[in-house]
Amino acid sequence: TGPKAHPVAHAGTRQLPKPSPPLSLPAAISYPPSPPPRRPKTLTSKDAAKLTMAPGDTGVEQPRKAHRVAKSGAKVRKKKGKCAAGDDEGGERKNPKAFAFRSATKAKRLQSRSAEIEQRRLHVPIMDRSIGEPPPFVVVVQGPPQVGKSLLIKCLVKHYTKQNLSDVRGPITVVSGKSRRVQFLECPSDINGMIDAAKIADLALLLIDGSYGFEMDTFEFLNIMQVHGFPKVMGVLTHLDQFKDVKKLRKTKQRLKHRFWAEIKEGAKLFYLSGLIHGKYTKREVHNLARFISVIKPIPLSWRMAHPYLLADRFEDVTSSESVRLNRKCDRKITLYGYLRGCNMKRGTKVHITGAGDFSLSGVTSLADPCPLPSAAKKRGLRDKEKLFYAPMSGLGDLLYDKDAVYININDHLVQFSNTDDNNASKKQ
Ligand SMILES: Nc1nc2c(ncn2[C@@H]2O[C@H](COP(=O)(O)OP(=O)(O)OP(=O)(O)O)[C@@H](O)[C@H]2O)c(=O)[nH]1
Repeated sequence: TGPKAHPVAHAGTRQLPKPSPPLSLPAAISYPPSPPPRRPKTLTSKDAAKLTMAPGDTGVEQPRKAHRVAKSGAKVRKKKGKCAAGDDEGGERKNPKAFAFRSATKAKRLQSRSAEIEQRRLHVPIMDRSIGEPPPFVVVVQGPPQVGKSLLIKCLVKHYTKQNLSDVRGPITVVSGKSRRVQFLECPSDINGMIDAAKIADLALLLIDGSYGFEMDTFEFLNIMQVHGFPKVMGVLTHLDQFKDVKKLRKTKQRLKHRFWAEIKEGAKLFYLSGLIHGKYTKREVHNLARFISVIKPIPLSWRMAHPYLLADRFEDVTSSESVRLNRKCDRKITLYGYLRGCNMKRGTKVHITGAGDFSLSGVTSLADPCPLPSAAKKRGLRDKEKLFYAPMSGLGDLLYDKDAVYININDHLVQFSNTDDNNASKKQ
């Protein structure tokens, strides 16, 4: 108790009378060992007060010391630490062990992520020159032949629009959210097609046959994208149902994931499509992929921001039939329809049509949006009626906008046809 006792207590302590010395006894008589002499009891402040106040006390009254606030020591340090934690984090995180990293990989990933966020914050903000609604987000689906590109697009379109797509041709625009439209494009398997697709992709879905592994097509496409400005990339593993051994499947998934990370970056997103149900990918897996596509933020690529470009939804040959009749190889006049991206385009500018060459633009006209975003009214989610889509080359979509006309596609079962005379006559017979 001595060293820890309060200083006040010491002020009034009185030494108890010393114990009398033990008697010396003959060596033959053995007694149990006497207990060690008791240390004088330290008195408390209360006792001290009583003692000093006792009448007839002859001892000299000692002046009491003032209370000294401790400025160092373990208790003070502990108190200081508590105060600091309470001020900084609102009293939370008192247990540092509970918030420490347990996995080195996780810690590394977290660190690289925070460094990435910091870098993005430090970038000079890019001026958004677009007016009105932004054009659809281009998702290029790339992969070797027969990997499941068309099937994946069909499943995603079905997820977003509840429409069955019979054939995947040209870009397919769907409204995926209140302020987001997505344009799916199947990347051709030839090198020229890949170069064209890499130029416009905002997101590339790289399909990989899990039962076979990576093919040259994927590496070629990655290299092309490196040159044209790297967009967002996600991997999708298909044909995983061909593994009968679960252990082998798990190992293959791990191996392909690490290979994919080595090519793109650590932690790059890789989806697994585990198999087909009634000839389609499972709803849950398609739903997960669609969620990611809907929320992903495009990377603004400086070259694209400064140059106008257009992905043609459809085209029309407007050359007069007479000139074609006279010369089948005459110069043709083509009208291209699509969303303009990048920056503004002027009449008379030279344009490059991939795979065809350079041409001069005879005119640019602004048309009504064939696949507008749903009304800006405050609603949660999209109603079924508003799930719009536009894919003129695949024969999907209700409206077709021409330069001078709008075509409305109405399903036959929604139309009441008037009876013609022939029909009436046949009914009477
Ligand atoms: N078992 C199995 N079959 C699949 C899977 N994915 C796609 N397929 C089948 O593979 C075949 C090819 O699918 P497509 O979607 O036409 O492939 P694609 O990549 O568009 O083919 P191309 O356009 O010719 O390059 C179809 O018969 C699909 O049913 C899968 O995960 N498992």
